Order: sequence, then structure tokens, then C-alpha cells
Amino acid sequence: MTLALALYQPDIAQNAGTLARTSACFGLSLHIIEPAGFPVGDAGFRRAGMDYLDRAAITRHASFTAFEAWRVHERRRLVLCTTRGAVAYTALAYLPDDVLLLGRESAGVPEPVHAVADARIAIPLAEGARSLNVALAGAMILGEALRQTGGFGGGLITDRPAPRA
Ligand SMILES: C[S@@+](CC[C@H](N)C(=O)[O-])C[C@H]1O[C@@H](n2cnc3c(N)ncnc32)[C@H](O)[C@@H]1O
Repeated sequence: MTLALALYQPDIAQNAGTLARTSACFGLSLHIIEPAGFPVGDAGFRRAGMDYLDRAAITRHASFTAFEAWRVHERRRLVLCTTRGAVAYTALAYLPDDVLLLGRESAGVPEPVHAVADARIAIPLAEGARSLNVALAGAMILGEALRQTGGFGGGLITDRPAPRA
């Protein structure tokens, strides 16, 4: 099993398309928790996802309740990425089948979703900064989770320094 990304009621098609492309590039599934603020076939979604959408494993869940039924059945942890996170994203020990949940652009996630998460993580920001773009936050957190769990693909030949010429 691999890590998975989940988007809570995403508002902006281009961000969701970017994250669909990111998921496809790392062979991960993307879970969209509806309602989204755009039709999932939206032109902006397709433009940002490009031809990677053909290989993206996207599941749409009609509600958070439906998403939770899937997740609990799969016995995966729910890791909420939130500006209100109690733990720095580099301090969490990720599991290879964690689901990384990103909140909606306009409002994050509601309190009951916050409460049900197994872990709540944040990317620490400079004093006074409110939040990152959701796709950038997802990419940073996914990078750390893949690094820790050995999830990067076979395209990486070596992580040793190149020999001197
Ligand atoms: C634009 S932000 C949401 C802003 C919203 N007002 C809030 O405070 O939750 C959209 C999503 O990106 C992710 N995100 C943005 N900045 C983050 C950070 N510094 N740490 C963790 N997640 C972040 C979270 O999943 C967040 O719900």
C-alpha cells in the first residue's frame, strides 16, 4: 500500500489538478471529498493535470462520511495538514499507507474533521504569514512523507554524491 492524498471539498480546480498530477507522478491515489467548488471535469482541472490525469487514480467520495467509511475499512491513518497543526510536518513519523488530508482553500476543514484526525501537522511559517497555497503545502508534506517511507520511485538512481570527474 502507498501513501494517499485527500482533498477536503476543494474550491479551486487548478490546485486540485496540480495535486492530481503530483499524485500520478508518484503513483499515489488522490481522494476528492465532495462537494467540490467546480465540476471535476472542469477545464482548469484538466489544464493543470494535463495528460497525467490519464494515469491518475482519482476516487470521488460523495461526503466526508463516505470517505471515512473507505478509510476506516482500509485501516489507514488520517494525517490532517492544517495551519492549526500541533506538530511540525518534519517531526511526524509517517506510515507508508497514511492518508494526507488537505483542507479547502477558503476555510480549511471544520472542527469535527479536525477532531477525527489521527495526527495534525503544520509547516511552520514566518511570523504573520497565514498559510501556503494548498498544492505547495501538499507537495512539501508529501515530499517529507515519501522521503521517510522510502516511497520515491525508481527514477532516482542514487542519493550518493556524484563521483568527482
Ligand atoms: C489556503 S489553506 C486554508 C486556509 C484556511 N484559512 C485555514 O487556516 O485552514 C488550504 C490548505 O492548505 C494546507 N496548508 C496551507 N498552509 C499550511 C501550513 N502552513 N501547514 C499545513 N498545511 C497548510 C492546509 O491543508 C489548508 O487547509
